Amino acid sequence: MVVNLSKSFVPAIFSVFFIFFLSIGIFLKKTSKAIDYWLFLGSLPTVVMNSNRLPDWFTEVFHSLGRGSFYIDGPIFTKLKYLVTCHHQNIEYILKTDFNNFPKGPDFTQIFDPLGNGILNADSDAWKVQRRMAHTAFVASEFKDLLSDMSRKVVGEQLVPLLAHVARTGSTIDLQEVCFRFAFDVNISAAFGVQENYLSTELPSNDLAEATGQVQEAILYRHVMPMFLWKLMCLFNIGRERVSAKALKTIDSHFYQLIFQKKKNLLQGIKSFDLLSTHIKLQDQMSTNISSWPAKNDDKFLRDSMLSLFTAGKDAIASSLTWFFWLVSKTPAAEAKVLQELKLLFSSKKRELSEEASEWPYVFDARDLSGLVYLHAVVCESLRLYPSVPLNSKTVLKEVVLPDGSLVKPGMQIVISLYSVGRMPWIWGEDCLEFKPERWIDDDGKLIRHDNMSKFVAFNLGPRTCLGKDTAFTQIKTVVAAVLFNFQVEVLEGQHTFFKPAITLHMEKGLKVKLQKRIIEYAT
Ligand code: HEM
Repeated sequence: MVVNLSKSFVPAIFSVFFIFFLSIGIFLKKTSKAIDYWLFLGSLPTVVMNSNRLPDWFTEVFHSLGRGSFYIDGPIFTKLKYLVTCHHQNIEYILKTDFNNFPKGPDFTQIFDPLGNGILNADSDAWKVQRRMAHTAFVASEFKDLLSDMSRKVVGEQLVPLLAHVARTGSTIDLQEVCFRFAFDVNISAAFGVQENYLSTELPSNDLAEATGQVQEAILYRHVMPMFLWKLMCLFNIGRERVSAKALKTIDSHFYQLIFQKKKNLLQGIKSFDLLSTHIKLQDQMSTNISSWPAKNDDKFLRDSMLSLFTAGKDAIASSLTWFFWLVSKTPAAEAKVLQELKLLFSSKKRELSEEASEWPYVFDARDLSGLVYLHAVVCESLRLYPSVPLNSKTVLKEVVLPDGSLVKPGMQIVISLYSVGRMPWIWGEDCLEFKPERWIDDDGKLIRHDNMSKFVAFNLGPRTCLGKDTAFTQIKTVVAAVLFNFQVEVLEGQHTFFKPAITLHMEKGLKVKLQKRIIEYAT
């Protein structure tokens, strides 16, 4: 009798539970404003299907909806709720107007914890201290000169000889790999004032470069894995977390050694203006006056600061250069106009140069390039279509309605698609997908400052605007002027420019090119 009862009772309970969950599921599906909402799973299946092409997928969704914001919900009973936006007034509101309501948040900090408490990872007071120090270092004229000199040196002594070798031998090279190596060398030099020679004809291996790549890969996987899982992997020291922990030891040993050496040099009165030197000096001067300032001997603070600055610089530069060369290779008219400007500049410089200094190959100084309008327009246009940092994420502290009417609540995540901003017809016009540097130049031949209108967001906006913007232009212009002036770059046919899953925008399979020496006819 008992057996019979339980036999009919158990299915009944299951049915009740099933109907109960189904009703909740259907209710949530009906009331959710999220796109592609699957019963119980929310938008997760669609996100997973598009996880290797999020910037493009977001752009397609904005296009199909005809508006600049949409919601994504996580599975039922999770708190995962996102607003994805490329609406430029929302972006201005989040990054500028109500900045304090939208920190990076604790999840971001945990995912990026290998970077420590550096500027990329920090919020509130910790971020303010980092920002103040880094800002002082970046605006110093001595640092700007160091950066210009270093960029020219790496281009002249390492990049151009390597490319000349490739041109001479008729071989093929991955230009993305070359750009990575360039960015590594210049940015390690900007941070520590040392020369690494990772970019050279032999394409040597470098354990610091390898280690930073491994740490970044682990950080990327933390984005797509449930937090408890990667934390367990950390605890048991397995998988990518094990590789990352080992790589961090390599980074730390390099960085602490460089900090030790720099302090020794400064004590001996050797002057230098790299980012580390300024941080050490500021740490010494201010630690007694301001309570939140790092202590004089806090080397962990210096390690975290340098790792953030180095990481922020090198990946963004490598990305921007690669997409620049690809876009220009597809737009011969733009290349011709850049060359025209460079020819004029070279002709004017030639009068001051000795016979030997004006021979092929010629490497321009970034200070001379800063006045070239078309060159600046091409670089901006390339960053408009391929911003090196395609997505930016924020959390919400207080409930608020954004300028386009989207409601965001505490704990929600906001994903700002910087990549999509440049691809919206209602922001950049119907020709937004065309590579058209002319849109940056007015009828008088002067540059239009789109960044003042919050339309150009590649360098972020507001208090967390990229601190390396000027140094980025210095590096990019020095490289592209030297490469285009001295070589004809032929991008090999049939390459797929899919994105590689990464925090910055890279090409999945690199950018294979062949090169030829370019001899320019110029007016005397
Ligand atoms: C084309 C090149 C570059 C682009 C497109 C770019 C873009 C950006 C973006 C979008 C952010 C905001 C990131 C966020 O809030 O999570 C940022 C922040 C930052 N960038 Fe750049 N960046 C570039 C090059 C550089 C370089 C060369 C440096 C110098 C080493 C640099 C240093 C920084 C720093 C320190 C921050 C953090 C600012 C803060 O949080 O207060 N960037 N950059």
